[in-house]
Amino acid sequence: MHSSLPPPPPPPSAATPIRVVPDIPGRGRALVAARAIKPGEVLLTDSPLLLYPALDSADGSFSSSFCGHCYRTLAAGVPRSPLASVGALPLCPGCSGQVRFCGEPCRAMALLSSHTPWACRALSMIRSAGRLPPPLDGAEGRSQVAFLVAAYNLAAASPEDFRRLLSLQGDAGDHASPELPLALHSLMGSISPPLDPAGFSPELTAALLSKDRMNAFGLMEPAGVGSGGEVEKRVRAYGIYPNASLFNHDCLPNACRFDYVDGGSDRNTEIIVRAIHEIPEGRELCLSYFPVNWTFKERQKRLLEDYGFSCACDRCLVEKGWKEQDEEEEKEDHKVASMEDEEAEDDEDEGMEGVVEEGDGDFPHAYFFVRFMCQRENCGGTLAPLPPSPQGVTSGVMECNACGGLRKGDDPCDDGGGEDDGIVVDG
Ligand SMILES: C[S@@+](CC[C@H](N)C(=O)[O-])C[C@H]1O[C@@H](n2cnc3c(N)ncnc32)[C@H](O)[C@@H]1O
Repeated sequence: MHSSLPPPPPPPSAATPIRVVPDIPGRGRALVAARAIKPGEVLLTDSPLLLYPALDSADGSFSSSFCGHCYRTLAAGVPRSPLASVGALPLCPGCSGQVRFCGEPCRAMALLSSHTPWACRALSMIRSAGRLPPPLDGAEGRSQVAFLVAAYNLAAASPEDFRRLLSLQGDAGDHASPELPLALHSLMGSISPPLDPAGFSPELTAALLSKDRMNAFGLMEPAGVGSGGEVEKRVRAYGIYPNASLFNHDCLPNACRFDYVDGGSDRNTEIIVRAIHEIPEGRELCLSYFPVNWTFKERQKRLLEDYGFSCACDRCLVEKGWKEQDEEEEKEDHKVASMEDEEAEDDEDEGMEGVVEEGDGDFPHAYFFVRFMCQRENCGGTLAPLPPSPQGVTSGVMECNACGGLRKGDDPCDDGGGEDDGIVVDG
C-alpha cells in the first residue's frame, strides 16, 4: 500500500501585484501595490516597443559589438566582410557590413522591422556624415536621430504600437529650447521617412523626443572592470518599455529593474522589475531613474532638466536640509555611512518605513545604502533579492542590477566567500 504523499504547498498568491492609478496629483499615472509584496517578487516583465543603438563611447559611432536587432554581445574577432567564410555572423546586405546580427533569425526579423531598407539608409547616412552640424553635433544629437529612425519605423510598421508610444509622458512643450527638436525634425525630413511627411509635424517630432527623454531605459553593456578594479558601465542600447514607463521615481526606490540582454532567452530584451524589500498593499511602487548614489544636487538637476519635476521624496527632504557641502564630501558620507551604520540593520524586520525614521538623525536612510546599494567601486547599482521560491520563501541572495554581482547572506559585510567586495558570483 502506498502512503499518501503530503499535499503540495499552497501556490503563492497569483493575484497580480500591481495596479495602475490613473492620476496622483503632481505625479501623473502611477503603479501601486495591489497586495502585500515579498522581497524579490517580480512586479513586471515588459517587452520594448522599440530599441535603438547607443553610441560607441570610443569614437562616437554606433557600436558593432552588439547584434543590430537584439543587442546581444557578439563574439570578438568574428569576420565582418560580406564575403566572410562559413560561420561568420550574418550582416546587413545594405550597409557594407556595418550592422551585424547574432544569427539569421535576428537578421530576418530586423530587415522587416528595426532595420528596414529605409532605416538602414538613414543610419548609414548618419554614420557617414561624421560630425553633424550644430546643435546636433554632440553625442545626444546622434542618439536622438537613432531614436527618431526607430520611432518613424514603428509608425510605419505598427500604428497601434506607435499610439502606445504617443500615450507616454512627454509633450512638445517640454523642451527647454525648441532649437534641437527643430533641427532634428528638419534633418529627418531630409532623410525622407517612409511616411506621409504631413503626419510628422515639428510638434510631433518634439513630442516624440520628450517621450524618449522621459521614458527610455538604458540597456547596459556587460560591466567591464577598470584598471583599479572599479566597475565600468556603458549603455549598449536604449529601449522604450510601455508598462515600465508608468513607474514614478523615488530617490529611495522600493523596486528596481534588471535586464539580461546576454542571457540565453529568446526574449532577451525584456526587462524585469523586482521588489527590493517588503512592500505593503497600497504603497506606490517606484524606481530610481539613475544610480541611487547620486548626490542631492545631481539628482535634482537631472529630474528637473530631463523629467520636469523637483523631487520631494523623503530622502530629498532630508538632504535639502543638509548644509552646503561639496559633492565629493556628500558621496563620501554615503560610503562611510553604509560601512559604519550596522545598527540600522537591526531594524530590518520593521520594513523600510520604520528603519528610515529610526536611523542616524543626519543620515536617516543609511540603512538603504547598507542593505541595498552595491558596494563595488563606481557601480552604484541597487540590490534586490532573487525571486522568492515557488513556496514564497524569500531568497537570501541579493543581485545587483548594474554589475550583475550576487551577494549571499543578510549581512552586507558577509559575502559568504571571503571576498573584500562582497561579491560571490559575477553575473
Ligand atoms: C516615466 S514617467 C512616469 C509615469 C508618469 N507619471 C505618467 O503619467 O506617465 C516620468 C514622469 O512622471 C512624473 N514623475 C515621476 N516621478 C515623479 C515624482 N517623484 N514626483 C513628481 N512627478 C514624477 C514626471 O512628470 C516624469 O517626467
